[in-house]
Amino acid sequence: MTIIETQHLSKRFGSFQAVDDLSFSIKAGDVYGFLGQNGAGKSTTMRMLLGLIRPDSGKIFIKGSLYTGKEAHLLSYIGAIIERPDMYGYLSGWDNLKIFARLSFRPIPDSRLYEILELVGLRGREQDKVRAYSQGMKQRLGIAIAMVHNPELLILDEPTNGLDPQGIAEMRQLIKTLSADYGKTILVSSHLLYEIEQVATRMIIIHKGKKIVEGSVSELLNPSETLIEINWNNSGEALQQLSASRWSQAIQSADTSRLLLKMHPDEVPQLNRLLVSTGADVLQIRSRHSLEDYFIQLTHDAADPHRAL
Ligand SMILES: Nc1ncnc2c1ncn2[C@@H]1O[C@H](COP(=O)(O)OP(=O)(O)OP(=O)(O)O)[C@@H](O)[C@H]1O
Repeated sequence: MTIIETQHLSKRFGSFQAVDDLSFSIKAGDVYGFLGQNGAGKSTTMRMLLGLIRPDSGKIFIKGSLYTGKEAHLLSYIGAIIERPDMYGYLSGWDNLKIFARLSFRPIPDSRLYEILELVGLRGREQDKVRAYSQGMKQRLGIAIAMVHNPELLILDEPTNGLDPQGIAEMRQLIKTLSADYGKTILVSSHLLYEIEQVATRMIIIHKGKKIVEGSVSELLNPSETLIEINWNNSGEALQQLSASRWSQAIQSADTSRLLLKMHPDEVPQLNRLLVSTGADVLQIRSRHSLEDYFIQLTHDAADPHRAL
């Protein structure tokens, strides 16, 4: 079942096109990664899904019903944290949660709030003032607040931004738990491919408001599309032998100091044995996915306005 679908969504701020003809759909059970560099249009899209800003054109469907920004009942399917979650620092985590529970569409028993605190790892810390919370704790309280009305879909805008490594690991784990154990559908944004790669089942890359690619993470990050970069010293003999081997088709570029191949990473040990047997000195072998390369290229091109995309 499709939870959210957008059709040709567009939004302009003055003459600036922030979101451009964006169509995608999020199905129940997806952890849907929204990847794009800063300014790509991720937050703007999320804000439109939540009725916080109006699209200039295009349609949004929530569970099959057209959402124009007025159908408040459709928003009860969604919980969200967009940018920094709003909360009262001088109140405790518990009091914050109670305030949002009261604003909810239905009465929420305290037992449910304790359950949510347990889930986000804040049980026992709920009486502390929020201003004494770490950034990671604040983010997790934000998720607790987004969860009070038991939504089917959670929208999390860059939830790992500003967190330390431990906070990032905890947030990733929480997203996985919410999906696997609580059946939540999740839309999560990031500007880092490896963040999305670790939690998402499907993903979309957007750039300058437009969709670049979309698909299942396992298909998009297919291992046979891995780029293997080898730094080596080779006299010419090794390259000749490599060109005559079964890896000849995999070679993307080669010179006396650097070799780039597109191949499955499982084959690297065999390739390395061949290179060593030809007398080449292998100094370093690194792998990265071609999608990562592509994404870095997009970011790089955008950083340099004189380069055309
Ligand atoms: N209310 C607004 N008025 C004018 N421009 C805006 C407004 N909101 C967003 N923008 C611009 O639209 C572009 C897209 O912003 P958006 O916040 O959607 O990007 P993002 O992909 O979420 O990136 P970030 O991670 O930096 O928030 C940015 O260039 C931003 O400056």
